[in-house]
Amino acid sequence: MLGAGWWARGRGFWRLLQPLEPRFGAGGRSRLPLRQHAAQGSCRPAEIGLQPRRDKYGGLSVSLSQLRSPESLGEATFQRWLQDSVRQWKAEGHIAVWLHVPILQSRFIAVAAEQGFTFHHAESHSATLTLWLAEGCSRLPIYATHQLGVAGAVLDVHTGKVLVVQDRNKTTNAWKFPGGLSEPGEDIGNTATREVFEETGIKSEFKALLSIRQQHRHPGAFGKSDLYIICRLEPSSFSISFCQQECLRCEWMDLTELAKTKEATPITSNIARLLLYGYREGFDKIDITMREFPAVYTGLFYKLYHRQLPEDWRNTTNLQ
Ligand SMILES: NC(=O)C1=CN([C@@H]2O[C@H](COP(=O)(O)OP(=O)(O)OC[C@H]3O[C@@H](n4cnc5c(N)ncnc54)[C@H](O)[C@@H]3O)[C@@H](O)[C@H]2O)C=CC1
Ligand SMILES: [Mg+2]
Repeated sequence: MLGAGWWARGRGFWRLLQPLEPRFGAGGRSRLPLRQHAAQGSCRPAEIGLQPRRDKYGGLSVSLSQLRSPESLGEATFQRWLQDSVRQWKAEGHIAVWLHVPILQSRFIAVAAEQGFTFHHAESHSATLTLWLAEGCSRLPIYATHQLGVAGAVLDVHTGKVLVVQDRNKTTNAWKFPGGLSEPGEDIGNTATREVFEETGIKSEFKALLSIRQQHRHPGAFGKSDLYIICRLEPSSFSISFCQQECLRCEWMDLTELAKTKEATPITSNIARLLLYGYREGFDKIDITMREFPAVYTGLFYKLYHRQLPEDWRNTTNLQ
């Protein structure tokens, strides 16, 4: 159960998400932002209908999606507003500005860039720019650094055969486990079973993680880092109907043969040997299992992956 301290912190956090009032409200006389008496020596920004929000780190967030009729706001007016506002925010001690720009208002990006803003990230319909206002180098966190790929090693324990594919759009044809890129908000095990089904038509159940590969400067990840996770899956259907667009071949291959063949990608050979060891000696020797727990964020859950603890782990660690 969460204590009172958490509640107080939670309320504080909620407060920070509200539009700025006292700080931007001329000592309480006005509820409108950007009407605060300007710091000495700086002129007051004109009102253009944007409500900056303060975050818990002392930064400000401004979203141009708040503009009621963006088409009637000229670049020159926006330029003056931004310049005056930045001067005021700096004088007030704010550490940074986050500027969210819908794609259709992209003409304001160049205006912001002229004042020192740089891209932080972009999604399909908006870009986020930042400007560091405090002393020294920016301490703002950078955006995503990795892409996540997940493959499924689907092993039929009754026959000792494992499901393998050859990708269609590759220069060399090598056997690999079916898999692909994780979708936003998707659990690792779900990516594995979804990709296996999409590429091969085989239904399967997630059992455990087997390995994680981290590869920097990955050409397939636009030069970013790539995390490639291979899961152990158990099949619940056996008749292959593979995706002709993505795969050239697909078959159930003897696991021992996959571990030996030179016609597999190096990581596939490595994992085939690991899987063969687990098949013979017990999967508990190789599995990284998953447990689900409630997160500190209300209503959310997270998945924790770790080696399985023995039944008597509480006794051996004196944690009753
Ligand atoms: N050594 C191995 O066994 C291999 C491991 N991987 C890993 O698998 C993960 C990605 O799996 P994939 O099967 O590649 O993903 P995926 O199954 O999600 O397929 C990606 C699709 O996007 C298409 N595609 C990629 N770049 C494209 C472009 N520039 N223009 C048009 N279409 C494009 C591909 O043809 C493919 O159909 C990564 O983590 C990667 O590191 C990928 C290939 C081999
Ligand atoms: Mg794939």
